[in-house]
Amino acid sequence: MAAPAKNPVSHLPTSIQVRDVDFYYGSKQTLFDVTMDIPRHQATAFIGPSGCGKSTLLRCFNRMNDRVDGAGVRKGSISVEGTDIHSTALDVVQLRRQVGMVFQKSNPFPRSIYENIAYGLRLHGEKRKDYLDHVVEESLRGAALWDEVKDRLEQSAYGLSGGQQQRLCIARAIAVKPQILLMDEPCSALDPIATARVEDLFHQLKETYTLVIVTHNMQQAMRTADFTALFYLGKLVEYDETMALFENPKQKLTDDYVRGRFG
Ligand SMILES: Nc1ncnc2c1ncn2[C@@H]1O[C@H](COP(=O)(O)OP(=O)(O)OP(=O)(O)O)[C@@H](O)[C@H]1O
Repeated sequence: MAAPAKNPVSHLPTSIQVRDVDFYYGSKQTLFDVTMDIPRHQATAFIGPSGCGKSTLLRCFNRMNDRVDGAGVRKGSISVEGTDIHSTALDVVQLRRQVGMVFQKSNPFPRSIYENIAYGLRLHGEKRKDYLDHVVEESLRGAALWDEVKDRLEQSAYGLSGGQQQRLCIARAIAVKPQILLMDEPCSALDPIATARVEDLFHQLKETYTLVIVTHNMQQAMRTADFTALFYLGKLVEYDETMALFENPKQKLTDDYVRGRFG
């Protein structure tokens, strides 16, 4: 495999800096020497075949992988907004506030729509009702859900459609005011209409947040991402502006992948 393309985001401010990262689950190496910068207030997609390490890298960014026994970065470094996330001085709770995450099927809690958002803030010690009301509204507006739910905030979140539940989970993630939002297959459980709503939302969200989106859906990457990174067998194969990667790939592997000649 030829060397990955030159850093395509070197002209932009960086939210996440990944340098020479090797990652292991126990004795199994999953990421190999990954180096990349994730640009601030842009949407970056991670694509690649199942098992290539996209979610693993995503979960490195807020140290979610720490929860897996024996898993970890064994070489290299990752910085988030200029701070090395493995520094002993780092507060992991603070990191996870700074780097929010929405999963493929992020289930709401079995509580009201209001409580789904207020709960996390209360856990962080917030008690002021006026402030909670304000953040609930602001977050639901940010997730383009306010108009649909403002008259039923006290009803169960389980009464919402799948697409609304996914936007509620995005609202919950943004309520704690992160700088970065990680999305792991956020639309794979949604129908085309709900997917379109969430994709529209990405375009608004990136004005405020840095977005990183793991997706199997290449059309989705093309519709939503400014930059796209292709991974294969734990290696970064190619990283470029999305249209350049899809229309003018520099690696044969990328060309094969994006034209469906893989396997
Ligand atoms: N908790 C874990 N323990 C051990 N191995 C794991 C764990 N999670 C993932 N892996 C392995 O690490 C490799 C990369 O998995 P990862 O989920 O990062 O890939 P992916 O590209 O996101 O795949 P998919 O698109 O199927 O979600 C796979 O071989 C997977 O089996």
